[in-house]
Amino acid sequence: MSASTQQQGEALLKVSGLNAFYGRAHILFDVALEVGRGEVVALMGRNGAGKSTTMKSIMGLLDRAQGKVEFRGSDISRAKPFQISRMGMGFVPEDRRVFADLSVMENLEVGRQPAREGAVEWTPDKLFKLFPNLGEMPDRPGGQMSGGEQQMLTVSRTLMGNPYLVLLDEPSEGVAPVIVEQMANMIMTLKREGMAILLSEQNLHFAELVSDRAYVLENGHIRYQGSMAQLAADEEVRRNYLSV
Ligand SMILES: Nc1ncnc2c1ncn2[C@@H]1O[C@H](COP(=O)(O)OP(=O)(O)OP(=O)(O)O)[C@@H](O)[C@H]1O
Repeated sequence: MSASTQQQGEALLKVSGLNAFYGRAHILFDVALEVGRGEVVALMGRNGAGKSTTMKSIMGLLDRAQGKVEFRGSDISRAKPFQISRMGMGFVPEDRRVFADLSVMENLEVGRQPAREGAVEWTPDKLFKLFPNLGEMPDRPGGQMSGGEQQMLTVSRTLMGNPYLVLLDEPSEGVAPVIVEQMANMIMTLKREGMAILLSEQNLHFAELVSDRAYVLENGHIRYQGSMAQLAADEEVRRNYLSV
């Protein structure tokens, strides 16, 4: 357990011995990771390293996964995705699917869940302060928005569920630099509000800006874990397992 997690008591999310498979292909090998309350943790690694598979396994979306996933002290290894979502874990997948025929407001309503004790409570107004672009187009159908705007809407819809923890799969990928900047600001704001985030990321600079700690995956194995500052200074790990 890291020092920062110890300070904050029991981990919010604790994954151990996670193995995952697509058909007969063994993709994750004994992955173990933790996210403490209020922590932003980066899950890093090159394309195909297993970042998305780790997130999908945590969310109960993989047909074949073994290992233990604990969330807020409960074993959720066998829970269904909708149950995990209702326990207060939000997931923003890489493909950022918005409901194309629904307006921004309607998309947000789809994500609404009751307020949770100890979790930040989100409203459309509060989200529009975080993402002013969305506030300018409440009636715009999701299908008529740019990729970056859709990304913001997907994150916002997930926050409408008032989660304790959000899994964010590559929020900076394939969006314009101005959106990347807004994503970084958004993550820092969420952190200030006390939310915990597990962030999948290939971009070291982005991860460095927003994360406390990092895990680096290669071919489904955790090859590094430590503080973000240590990772940024570790040229060997960066050269071997990241593209920088
Ligand atoms: N639905 C699938 N069926 C079979 N193999 C898959 C499937 N999805 C992913 N894989 C394989 O699993 C491995 C891990 O993929 P994963 O998407 O988790 O990586 P990643 O680190 O998230 O990469 P990326 O940044 O490209 O999304 C890769 O070898 C990939 O080809």
